[in-house]
Amino acid sequence: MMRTRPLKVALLGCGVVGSEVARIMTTHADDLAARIGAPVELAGVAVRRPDKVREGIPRELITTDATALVKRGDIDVVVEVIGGIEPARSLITTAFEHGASVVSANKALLAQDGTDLHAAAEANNKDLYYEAAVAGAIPLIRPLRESLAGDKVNRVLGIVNGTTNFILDKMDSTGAGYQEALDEATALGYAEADPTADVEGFDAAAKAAILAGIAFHTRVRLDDVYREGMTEVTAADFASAKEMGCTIKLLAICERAEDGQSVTARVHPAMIPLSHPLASVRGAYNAVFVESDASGQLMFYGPGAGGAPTASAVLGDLVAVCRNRLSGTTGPGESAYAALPVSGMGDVVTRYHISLDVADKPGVLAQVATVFAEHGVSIDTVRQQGKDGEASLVVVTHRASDAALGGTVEALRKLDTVRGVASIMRVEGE
Ligand SMILES: NC(=O)c1ccc[n+]([C@@H]2O[C@H](COP(=O)([O-])OP(=O)(O)OC[C@H]3O[C@@H](n4cnc5c(N)ncnc54)[C@H](O)[C@@H]3O)[C@@H](O)[C@H]2O)c1
Ligand SMILES: N[C@@H](CCO)C(=O)O
Ligand code: NA
Repeated sequence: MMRTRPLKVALLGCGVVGSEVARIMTTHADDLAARIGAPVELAGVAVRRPDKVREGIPRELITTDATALVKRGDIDVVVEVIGGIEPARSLITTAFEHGASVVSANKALLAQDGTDLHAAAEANNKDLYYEAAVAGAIPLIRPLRESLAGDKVNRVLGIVNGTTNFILDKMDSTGAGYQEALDEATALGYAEADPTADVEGFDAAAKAAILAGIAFHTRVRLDDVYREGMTEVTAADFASAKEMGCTIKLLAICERAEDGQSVTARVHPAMIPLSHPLASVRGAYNAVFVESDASGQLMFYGPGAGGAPTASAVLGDLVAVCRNRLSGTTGPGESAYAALPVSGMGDVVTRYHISLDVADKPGVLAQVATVFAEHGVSIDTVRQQGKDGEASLVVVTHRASDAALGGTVEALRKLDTVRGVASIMRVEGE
């Protein structure tokens, strides 16, 4: 039966995502009411620039005082789409204290303070939902938290940043320059307010921390995630990748160690074979593989960024939280009972593509091969191209630990015949 008293929603932030949330709440009002069992009403919209014309949002709902809005006491759900740490964190905590549940898209905040925010939600018997925080529209948080709650997840691997996938795709397929591609991603609403978060891998690392935490029932914070961005990826790297039948993607990889006693989480560019499904993820699309004991391999694919796709995930959470409110319950909170240690990058085992500039003279290849052997790193293939007494040597290794590879590269740099290490890239997905 439909309740006539509406559930009241406060929207914090009306930018790329917030404006789409407001639009869908208005245009789909009847369907939302029918699905929830009560109407949902936009009761206030906190913005920074009150004079901006915002189509479809009555002027009287606009305020610049977000704190007063979340303290009103009659708000059922606060939707936080401001981004950043403060004031978002204080506003969310205040919302719980004043009786509201919260839906957020803020991965930076959740990766840093998720545990405290979950504790605040629980202390006040409220919900904290954030499907939009990871991989935009793609349902990923809820499948991991609910659908796979009976399975044991061993690995989560994928592309979780739309902006960088858009840039890498453009660089690879059209030869576009880095800045030109970034400007386009920003104009399309994919990039963070400060796109450094995207291109330096912080955004993907925050998502990796959230995914690893949920997948492994362990607290994983942003600082636990190894991170390399994609700003150093060059046209030459794409050419090398092509020669190997690969392309380059910025990947997030969360893994349980083989003995099951620890986990790792990392973000870095990597070569992947063109035959791998992740190679054909184009534009701002995201795709994530989840490998579990009983389910085997699952793939989640879809738009990972942009106003409307992200708003879809926010609205899904809004409906779930409103239903919980009507039935006087809350959804699942943080699950960190496994408390596994999070290991550093040195323990990660993978393959490597190393490009060296060396002197083109007798014995150099043997010298280089000896260094690899001394560090226990087994070579899969070597390719050499010589020119005017100099040569470029490309070595692809079998699986080795990051620590062993690091030692190898350090020793290679000390060889007189090695002029420089042009690039080191991990090879994944084989
Ligand atoms: N854009 C995307 O594709 C996308 C996808 C997933 C998640 N997100 C997340 O959603 C959130 C919002 O992203 P966005 O792309 O809409 O950013 P945005 O910069 O377009 O919008 C944020 C809005 O919040 C406003 N704001 C800032 N401080 C405020 C304050 N104190 N009170 C009221 N308003 C304030 C800003 O003026 C801005 O209009 C971020 O956490 C982001 O990481 C974005
Ligand atoms: N800036 C983010 C938004 C989606 O989380 C991205 O490009 O993926
Ligand atoms: Na999502």
